Amino acid sequence: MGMTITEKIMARNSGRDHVVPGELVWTDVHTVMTMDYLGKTCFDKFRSLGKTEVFNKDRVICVSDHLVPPPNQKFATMLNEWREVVKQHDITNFYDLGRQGIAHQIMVEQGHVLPGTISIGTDSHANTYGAVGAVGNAIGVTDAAVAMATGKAWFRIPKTVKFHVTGKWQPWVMAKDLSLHIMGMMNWNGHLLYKSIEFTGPAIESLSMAGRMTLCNMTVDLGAKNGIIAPDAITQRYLKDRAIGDWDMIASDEDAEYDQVYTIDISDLGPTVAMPGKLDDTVPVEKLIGTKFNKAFVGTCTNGRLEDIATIAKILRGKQVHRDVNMILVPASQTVYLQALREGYIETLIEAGVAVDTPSCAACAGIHTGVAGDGDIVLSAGNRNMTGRMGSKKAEIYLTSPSVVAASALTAVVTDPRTLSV
Ligand SMILES: CC(C)[C@H](C(=O)O)[C@@H](O)C(=O)O
Ligand code: SF4
Repeated sequence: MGMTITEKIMARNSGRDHVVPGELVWTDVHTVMTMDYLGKTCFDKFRSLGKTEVFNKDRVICVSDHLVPPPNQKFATMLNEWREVVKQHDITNFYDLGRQGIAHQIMVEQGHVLPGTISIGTDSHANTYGAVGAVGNAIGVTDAAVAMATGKAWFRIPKTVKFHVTGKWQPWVMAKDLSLHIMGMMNWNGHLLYKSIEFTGPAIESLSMAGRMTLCNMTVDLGAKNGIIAPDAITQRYLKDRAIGDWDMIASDEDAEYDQVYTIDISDLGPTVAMPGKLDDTVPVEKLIGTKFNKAFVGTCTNGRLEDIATIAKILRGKQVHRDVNMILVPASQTVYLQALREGYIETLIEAGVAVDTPSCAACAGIHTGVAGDGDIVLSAGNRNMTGRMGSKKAEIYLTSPSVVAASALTAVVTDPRTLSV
């Protein structure tokens, strides 16, 4: 019996010829990521193992993202402690304020994730790394500390569920819409818990790396262990000048065994929105046309990439954000920010009345800049919409794609980008 791509990666990194779902393996990890919010605790755990030196100073990646620049004294002090501990361990790749970005963006864009390998991080959206054909997984600080000491982590081999996606993307429809569509389709039935999700098919192959990252990123919100897309020519082109290390092209065997296969034709998929409070309560944008909101947010590890910024700039070019809307863009990293600046997107957006904030997680988890207050109705291109997620429990969050956020920002009511004359 053949293996799926995730099984193959877990087998080859644990010195095995073959693995089957349910088995426990002790695998090599290529990189371990930790970030400002949990990193100090992670290093404390590491020290409590009696260790002083990490397994490889180049492959423990430290990123400041949730707390930078510090909005209050508490975060400033946390950052000072974090910087101190990173310095003590002489970590080569420390992306601190000035070189910062959201950890998952940094991991992929700076080449710390390679096809066929395993990278783990102390943040739930480490699933993002599957976009380049790696197994990306979120782990707790204790497992991260062990991995920092040994270069290894344990896994129970997950069963794989395949989403085979065909058809042609409609204008303005983005990978985010497919993510939200799958959320609604699976309706939190628990079936994807601890599964590996593999995306295949022509509609996936036509996605840029940004779209692939969005799709794999949100598999954690489906309850999956990881999300993955086999590397192809697009992956190779993306990694060519950034990958740190060699990699192999790897794919599922023809006779791999899947727990379930779902086929989706995206030709009919339109812009999609998740209703406040529940990720799987998703509706086509048509159902919400005219719904009022007052805050618009584009950013996060899900939708803060250059392609996302290009999309909203295209929609807002030469126009004005409605006076009843506050719109914030937070690029996912300094690199993305600089590229967007050079492309002229930032200028376009500022002229349109968008506030551009320095890269960070921003208001996504309700702890940094741009949080929601009582009565706010937020149209967000982020990834989570539970009550209180962006701040006040009396705020509501609709989740959607950057193109819906931008189109709607022009009118202050939910708007279908396909109806724009751009
Ligand atoms: C702070 C961190 C542990 C958390 C996570 O892992 O998800 C955050 O990134 C989030 O999105 O809520
Ligand atoms: S952008 Fe949001 S979801 Fe992503 S890591 Fe930061 S807080 Fe978590």
